[in-house]
Amino acid sequence: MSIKIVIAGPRGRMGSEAVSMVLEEPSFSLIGCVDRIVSPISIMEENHIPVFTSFEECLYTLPDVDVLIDLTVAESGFNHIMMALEHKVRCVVGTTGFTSQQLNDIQDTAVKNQTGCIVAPNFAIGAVLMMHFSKVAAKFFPDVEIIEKHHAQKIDAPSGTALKTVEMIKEVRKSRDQGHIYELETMIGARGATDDGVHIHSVRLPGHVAHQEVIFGGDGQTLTIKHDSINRKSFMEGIKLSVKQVMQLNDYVYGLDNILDLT
Ligand SMILES: NC(=O)C1=CN([C@@H]2O[C@H](COP(=O)(O)OP(=O)(O)OC[C@H]3O[C@@H](n4cnc5c(N)ncnc54)[C@H](OP(=O)(O)O)[C@@H]3O)[C@@H](O)[C@H]2O)C=CC1
Ligand SMILES: O=C(O)C1=N[C@H](C(=O)O)C[C@H](O)C1
Repeated sequence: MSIKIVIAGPRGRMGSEAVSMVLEEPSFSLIGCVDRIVSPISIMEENHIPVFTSFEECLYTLPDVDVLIDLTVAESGFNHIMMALEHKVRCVVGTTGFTSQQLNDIQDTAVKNQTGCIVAPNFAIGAVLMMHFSKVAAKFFPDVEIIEKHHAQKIDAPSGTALKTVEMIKEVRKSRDQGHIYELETMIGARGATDDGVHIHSVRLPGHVAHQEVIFGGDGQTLTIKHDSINRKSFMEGIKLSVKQVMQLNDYVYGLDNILDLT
């Protein structure tokens, strides 16, 4: 039996790629989409896929959804996910920009409803490895800064990937201030954002897709761990894997590192 999927955000850069991926995967069935507006999208029309402007209406019309894939923006994504989990619809979430409180609420709702939910700030396997290797390196190099670079249309900064990377680094590194103790920013923001002493620098420029460098500094040496997504196909294998895995889950997972065997 195929896995019945609804995609939220089908006109978007990620959503449109995900629509093609789901249509091509024999074990998946795209039964509907949720969009902010209904506009003629030929791939939807050709494949007779209904588009709803509210997830509530979608659930009412399609009561047998197995998995919601959300690729929208944090505000709408949060509402979709909470509603899906309350209706025991499993979720695969690529949307970023959630607050810590929103992520906690999603986790609590998934656990309360015993419904699988994978929130992955980055679905590219290479990016997952970049974060994993960074966690390993941070044990030996506690001084670290992150440069993340994205296309100019990205709304949230820092990226979800950068925040997840810091979270993983924090698991192995004690909080510390970096740089000179009397460091002075003569222009606000010169040293980027800081989480637990790790500085994050966000670049937004045309010509980029999604890129991150994690730079470690030690006595007389540096180590740079770098990942580049050069197109959005890079994220599709991770979404495919997550949809298959979430069908076996009854709780919450944050990050693909927790469903891949990285040993
Ligand atoms: N986890 C991962 O690996 C990746 C995650 N992302 C994240 O995925 C999200 C989408 O990225 P991207 O595709 O580049 O962004 P886009 O802006 O291209 O796509 C977002 C889409 O969501 C639509 N949308 C907005 N509000 C709603 C709503 N209420 N209901 C349904 N659809 C809505 C937008 O419509 P409109 O334009 O009309 O507002 C747009 O079509 C972002 O949060 C991004 O950070 C991106 C790449 C990889
Ligand atoms: O908006 C994007 O494009 C991306 N967003 C995710 C993030 O915020 O980390 C994943 C990837 O970096 C692309």
